Amino acid sequence: MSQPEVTIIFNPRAGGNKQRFLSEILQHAGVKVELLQTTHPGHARELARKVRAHKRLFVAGGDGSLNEALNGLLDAQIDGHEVPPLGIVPLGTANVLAVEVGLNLRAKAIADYINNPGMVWVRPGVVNGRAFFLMVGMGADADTVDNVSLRLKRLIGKGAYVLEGLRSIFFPRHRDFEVCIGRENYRASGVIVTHAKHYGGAFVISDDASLTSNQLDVLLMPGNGIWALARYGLALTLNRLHKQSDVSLVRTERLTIKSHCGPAPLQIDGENAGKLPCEISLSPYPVRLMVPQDYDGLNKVTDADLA
Ligand SMILES: Nc1ncnc2c1ncn2[C@@H]1O[C@H](COP(=O)(O)OP(=O)(O)OP(=O)(O)O)[C@@H](O)[C@H]1O
Repeated sequence: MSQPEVTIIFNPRAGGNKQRFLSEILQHAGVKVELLQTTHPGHARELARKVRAHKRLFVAGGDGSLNEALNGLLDAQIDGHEVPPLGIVPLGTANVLAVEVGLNLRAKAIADYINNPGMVWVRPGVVNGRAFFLMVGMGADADTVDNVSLRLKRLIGKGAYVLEGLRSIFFPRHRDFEVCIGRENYRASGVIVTHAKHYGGAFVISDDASLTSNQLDVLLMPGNGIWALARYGLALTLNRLHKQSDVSLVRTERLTIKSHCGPAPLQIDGENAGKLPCEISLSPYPVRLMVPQDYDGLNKVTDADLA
């Protein structure tokens, strides 16, 4: 009997358990699938590491599970293995990567994508040894992720981030970061280092960032205090954060950041990821990301790549 060519790593805790939605998608797709269910945090990384290159690997979960699987694929490459392309079955709370690549979130559309994906090469970002697809943040957004209540997230989904975000604005912590890019040094109270055009799924934070670019866009926000943070928050919702006169945008492949205000948290793709200082760069190990056929990115995977 032939082995399934599609492997799905399923996080039953993502988005408050969407097993029924996953079944609906698989019914539409009509494809034979090897389903691997995670049993604990970090499991998606262990599972992804073992999936071999001839398969197509999808992660049925949110951005946290995708991040774990991405790190599993990089572990495998470091061990000298070829890795499968990675795709998204968006079952999470925010599904920021799915929105970034323009994946339609209806079951039938996801099934079509599973059966017939496009592919692009992505060099993931790496921060302190951990890979990421989308972005790293520090300042009010990392404080928000650090403090958001898991229980509230299960209860009201994305709204939990909005509430905690408002708390970070109206009860701001003093933040002072030193960002070193090449020979330049910058000071900022908030920094977003992004490979993605969108923030939180909906909002544009860079016109030129792209998952397939060989550079990261660095947004530097110098203002501290309620009024500056409220202005940045409002500008974000109007897709104008990167256009604020005091916000700088620098493109680079490598940077370091340290804190001058004590231990400050980092967020990676919306998950808490330890504290500063950090070194951020692009990974030398590219991965193939499965995207909708009409995804408008550079670096499409060609037949020559697969030969
Ligand atoms: N079986 C499990 N039990 C408990 N936690 C798990 C299990 N499997 C994975 N996890 C953890 O669940 C966390 C949240 O998963 P994920 O990010 O995929 O969903 P989400 O938070 O709902 O979505 P999003 O990140 O898109 O908002 C991850 O950090 C992962 O480590």
